[in-house]
Amino acid sequence: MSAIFSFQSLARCSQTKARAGVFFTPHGPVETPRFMPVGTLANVKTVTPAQLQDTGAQMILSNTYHLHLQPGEAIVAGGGGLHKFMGWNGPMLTDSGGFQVFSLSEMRKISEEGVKFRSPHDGQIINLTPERSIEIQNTLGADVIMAFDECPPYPATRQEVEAATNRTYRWLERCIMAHQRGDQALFGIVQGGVYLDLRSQAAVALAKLDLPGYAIGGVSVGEPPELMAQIVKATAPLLPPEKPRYLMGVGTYREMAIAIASGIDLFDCVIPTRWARHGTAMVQGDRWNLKNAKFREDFAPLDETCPCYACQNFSRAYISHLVRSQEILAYTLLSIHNITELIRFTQKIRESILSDRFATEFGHWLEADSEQRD
Ligand SMILES: Nc1nc2cc3nc(NCCc4ccc(C(=O)O)cc4)[nH]c3cc2c(=O)[nH]1
Ligand SMILES: [Zn+2]
Repeated sequence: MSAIFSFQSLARCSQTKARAGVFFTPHGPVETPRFMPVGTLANVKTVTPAQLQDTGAQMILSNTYHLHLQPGEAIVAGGGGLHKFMGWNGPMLTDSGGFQVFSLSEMRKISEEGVKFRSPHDGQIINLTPERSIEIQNTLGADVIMAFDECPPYPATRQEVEAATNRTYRWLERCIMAHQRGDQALFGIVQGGVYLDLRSQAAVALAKLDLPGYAIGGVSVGEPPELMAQIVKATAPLLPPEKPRYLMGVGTYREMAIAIASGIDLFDCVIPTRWARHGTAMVQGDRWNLKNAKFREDFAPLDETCPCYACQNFSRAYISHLVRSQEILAYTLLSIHNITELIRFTQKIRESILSDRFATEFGHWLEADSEQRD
């Protein structure tokens, strides 16, 4: 790993594979394990960068697919690059676009070259290849950039998954060749679907490439939670222990606790902000729909232990009123709270690992039938 990126493991849990560390980047450190809020179109929806800072967010994500379509990487670069353009001076990561093409655009055709798809904006045909994805990410300027991969759908046959996993490896080699910027870390992504032998072959092959960080992809795509847990449990320990491990698209309490117990360090998910925009608060392991009549005259804060701006200044009754009235402030307050909640959750887990109390304090999340299902 280049000197400007490094991962320091500070403590290991004595009963699980959980670890607490720090991932150093050119825009500052990330204390792991950590949840990363998603800012797809160069903003975390309804939240200002200053408010985002207050949530305790350290590293955030944006998306190559979306930013290439709108406003285009040239404009982001013209604005000084992603950090300056959006006013976020902390660590940033961009996803590579492959997954988003498949989940968001109608007509798309995959070949060894890359993925051809029709822009949902103006219908023009776009050809996204490993080289093009890296070029766009180099232009956007995030600290961590993701390899261009093929994420097979769930379910998929072993043959389909094997083909996608092998192509993902060949595309990764092309990404490594195309990557220009020494101040950006290129993370590889392990595919393999639900086939544990394909997962371990991919993990071992990627580990040999000595990349600055590794992600587990191809999960959180509709598979049952126990299957995701099984895949992560089998794959994470095969990734180099001295490098950061990132589980893509995962971010509910139970999923993160289970993944951290397998040695995962970083997470991202749209859930806290997506649920906020639907009027749902995440409170101490539970989820509350603020439209529910029971909050109409409940003048307590969402969570009196929460330091966030919403909990320090407003009541459940007030936020419930805003949600019911579809006031935009509702979505900002709930996003601020939900992001703070998940970051605090990973912070509390980190502290428990540092004092070797993780298995005791969070063991209930690791049991198969933990009642508070997300
Ligand atoms: N490059 C790459 N990126 C990925 C992003 C992902 N994001 C997910 N899951 C997202 C889960 C997700 C999506 C939407 C909502 C909602 O709308 O509520 C909730 C959860 N799985 C993912 C897998 C990959 C992958 O293999 N490769
Ligand atoms: Zn709060």
